[in-house]
Amino acid sequence: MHQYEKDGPAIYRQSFATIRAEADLAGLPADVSQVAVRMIHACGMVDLVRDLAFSPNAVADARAALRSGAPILCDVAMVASGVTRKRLPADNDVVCTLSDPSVPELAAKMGTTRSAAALELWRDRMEGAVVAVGNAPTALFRLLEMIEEGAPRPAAVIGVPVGFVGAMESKEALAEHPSGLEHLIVRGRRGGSAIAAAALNAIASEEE
Ligand SMILES: C/C1=C2N=C(/C=C3N=C(/C(C)=C4\N[C@@](C)([C@@H]5N=C1[C@](C)(CCC(=O)O)[C@H]5CC(=O)O)[C@@](C)(CC(=O)O)[C@@H]4CCC(=O)O)[C@@](C)(CC(=O)O)[C@@H]\3CCC(=O)O)C(C)(C)[C@@H]/2CCC(=O)O
Repeated sequence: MHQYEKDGPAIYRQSFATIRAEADLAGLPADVSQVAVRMIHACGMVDLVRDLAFSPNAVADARAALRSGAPILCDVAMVASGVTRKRLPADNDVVCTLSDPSVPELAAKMGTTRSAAALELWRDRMEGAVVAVGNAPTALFRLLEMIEEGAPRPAAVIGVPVGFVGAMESKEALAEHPSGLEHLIVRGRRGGSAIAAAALNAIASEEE
């Protein structure tokens, strides 16, 4: 017989205690620290803290937006699926437009990826929304281009696309964007849909 923990809440308690013991959270504001713990929980890398970067009101503004009923706009279905609906404070809509039938043709017309083209279908929901990009660097770049073109401004952007082509650059572009969008990023190659969903889940509810 294998000996292993089978009590879900006990597994969570032990995980969060391990993260708090091993991750260097000391330099983070309390609200960001609570979100960082969940992001680390999603990927198992306590040194993720080193690469976290955020604007001062990112977590507070995202939380306030969710409480006032703002939608959550996700780049891919994996991010949208990871959002725990029962944590959402206002039964918020979780939107991913990537599988809309119009997107492949739109992408071909625009000469870009489907992930980026799918943002065209966000336009009427962008004002005050919480954006979560966990996979596609091109979606994050396109979001910044849309803001530059005058699209409505989201309340905050969780920008954690993962990978080797454009991931690091798109996150740096968000952090340095002249529009001053509230943001939370993981610098470099690391990121991913699970980390994006975990950050959202932490923002949605202050409980661990
Ligand atoms: C270049 C792309 C990358 N995808 C990565 C990692 C993962 N993607 C998965 C899956 C299932 C999906 N990825 C797509 C978004 C697809 N991935 C791309 C694109 C070609 C371009 C995006 C970009 O560069 O910005 C993109 C297709 C597009 O035209 O936009 C996906 C739509 C492909 C598809 O199934 O049709 C799909 C999204 C599914 C969803 O809606 O949830 C993986 C699970 C890969 C796998 O199947 O093994 C994985 C998930 C990672 C995660 O945590 O989200 C990278 C590494 C991000 C890579 C971009 C950067 C690079 O360096 O290559």
